[in-house]
Amino acid sequence: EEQEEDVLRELRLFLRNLTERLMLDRRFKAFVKPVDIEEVPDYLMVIQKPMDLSTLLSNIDEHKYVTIKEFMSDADLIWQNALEYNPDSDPADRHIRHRACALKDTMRVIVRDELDKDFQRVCEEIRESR
Ligand SMILES: COC(=O)[C@H](Cc1ccco1)c1ccncc1
Repeated sequence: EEQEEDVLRELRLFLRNLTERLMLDRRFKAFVKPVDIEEVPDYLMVIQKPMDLSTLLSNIDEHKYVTIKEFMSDADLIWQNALEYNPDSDPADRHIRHRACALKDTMRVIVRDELDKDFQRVCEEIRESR
């Protein structure tokens, strides 16, 4: 019904604002666009579900997410993939893993501090009703 669409519009506004703030953070530059398969030809042999901040933004606009949990499942792929594909002790791998951990923590803190718990529950009810 219309009231449900009002709720989902507000969720999309929150998710776009969160995603855009992450895209503007210099630490997360490597996470803004998909990993370039021409640059990294073995990437898809290691990573089954690539994800990046631009793809998240497109998914939001395509109404893919009805709850914060669904959004976070995709968003978590970004840092999980980075930890998985870059496991070595060399400085470049350690650097991207540090940024991946910063991305994980930053997302969770923003959601904890800025997304109302009752609003999250309303979104879950909408998902369960569909
Ligand atoms: C999320 O980005 C990545 O996983 C790539 C993988 C990669 C390896 C070589 C080129 O790109 C990355 C980018 C920047 N610094 C480290 C690794």
